[in-house]
Amino acid sequence: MQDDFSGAIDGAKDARDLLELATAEDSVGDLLRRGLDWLTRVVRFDLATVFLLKEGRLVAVAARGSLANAKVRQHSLPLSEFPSLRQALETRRAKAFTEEDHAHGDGDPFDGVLDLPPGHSCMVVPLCAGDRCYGVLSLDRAECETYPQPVVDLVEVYGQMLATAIQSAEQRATFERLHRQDHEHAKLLEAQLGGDSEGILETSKSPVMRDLARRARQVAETDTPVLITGETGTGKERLARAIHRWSARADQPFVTLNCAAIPAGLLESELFGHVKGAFTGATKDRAGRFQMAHGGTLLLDEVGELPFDLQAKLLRALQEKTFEPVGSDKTVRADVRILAATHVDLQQAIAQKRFREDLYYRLSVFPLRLPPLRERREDLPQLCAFLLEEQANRTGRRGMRVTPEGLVRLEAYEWPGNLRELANALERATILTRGTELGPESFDVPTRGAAVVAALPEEPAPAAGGPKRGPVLTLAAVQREHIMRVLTLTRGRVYGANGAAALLGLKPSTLQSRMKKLGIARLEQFVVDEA
Ligand SMILES: Nc1ncnc2c1ncn2[C@@H]1O[C@H](COP(=O)(O)OP(=O)(O)OP(=O)(O)O)[C@@H](O)[C@H]1O
Repeated sequence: MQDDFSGAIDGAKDARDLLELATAEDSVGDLLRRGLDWLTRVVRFDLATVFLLKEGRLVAVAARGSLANAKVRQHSLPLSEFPSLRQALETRRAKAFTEEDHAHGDGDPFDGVLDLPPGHSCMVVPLCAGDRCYGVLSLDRAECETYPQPVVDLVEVYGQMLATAIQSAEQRATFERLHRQDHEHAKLLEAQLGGDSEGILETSKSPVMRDLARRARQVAETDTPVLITGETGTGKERLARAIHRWSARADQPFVTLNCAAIPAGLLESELFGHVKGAFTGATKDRAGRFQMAHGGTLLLDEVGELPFDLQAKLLRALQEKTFEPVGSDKTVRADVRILAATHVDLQQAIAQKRFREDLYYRLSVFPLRLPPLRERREDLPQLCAFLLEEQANRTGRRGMRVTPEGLVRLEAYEWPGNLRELANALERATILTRGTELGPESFDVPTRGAAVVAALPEEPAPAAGGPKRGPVLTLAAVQREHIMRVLTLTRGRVYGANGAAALLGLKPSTLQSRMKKLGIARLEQFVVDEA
């Protein structure tokens, strides 16, 4: 089609070009420039101007054509004074102005800027997408004619596509800004919390840990999901951070979501984000952790706590790398490497129908089990030095060390809270100690077997001559103290269900021979007066 108003239109090609324009990942500026190039081909004009709405004014942001001069490019006008432009935005319809309109309308928007003849060809196209209007596109020709309706309809479609493209470019810019902010924030927190080093992994004295670190390094290079299991406080999160740092995604965000810490009803939105109005209180669009982790790694901590319903959506996000934010039907794509951590037995959760088997297989392609501290006691000296150093960076209390006697005491404990409990014990000891040496008296941890003792109602005061608090220099001494403590609890009873042997998990004859060896002979010393 070619007439006095339209250019050489090649329907299919123009439509394809328009579609490409609308989906191209350009900045808004590039998009406007390329859009106006396209327009030159399909409609005749002497001036095409894109105005964007800013605080009630239409501000020219791009202009094209023989009349586009510096004045036009700096032009702006108050929307309130141009009812015909307001109407175009309100009705969201493009409008060609007739001579009649010019005679009775609200005046020429370019008055004082251009000298266009009265009754010249003029068209206004609203730039609206979703629930927002971004501005208008105006086309002007010095000729005194009216743009025919088919041309107006074509340019109206262009206006809609341009607005959609402006919208997505704007959303991309917002998303990237949030993404950068979140990245910076995460880095800052990570540095503050000291999690930016892998700690004792590859340098561990425990062969199990060294093997685990080697496998973690290998899998880090891939995008394979990793399931990190281990008791509470064994270092699952720190290992996950190390995997991220060792991966090609190291410069991208590392985002965590603790599935146990967020109320079940909010988890979907936390993971996948939501759009404005998705639920009461959703006053604006909000990106979820998946979007925030785009390009990087997402750690799903305590993944066993994820509600069953949500597990299907997570599975799809893992398989297809796409999902819909809550309240939206638009599919979002995010390139995220997933790490999951749990201290619960997921196989058991599957048997109890609390965890989806298909999700489990997807997450556990590469399982890594962190051993509890009691299975890597050989690391205690190095761990203490490392944790004290990290603590010093936070508190400024430098030069603290655990004495060999202090270490004996720490080695004798079971550490049910693992590395976190050790870190806390060291911090407490540092606060309570005046100098820089942390000896056995600095630690208030019970010795081995305390878990059994703790299960008993209340520990009576030790009998005269019974075990005393103080330095424990050897393993034998630690054993002696602990056996005496249990004997105090059982009032000297060795045999029977509540006897010391049963509590210690030993045969009575074994306990008796050990008592003899350790010089614990007189049982009556443990009998406490009940009165
Ligand atoms: N490899 C390591 N070397 C030194 N310290 C470590 C190491 N791993 C963990 N820690 C320390 O142990 C504590 C617990 O670590 P982390 O939070 O990673 O454990 P977790 O297993 O994720 O805990 P939870 O099960 O409670 O989520 C932190 O103080 C951390 O700094």
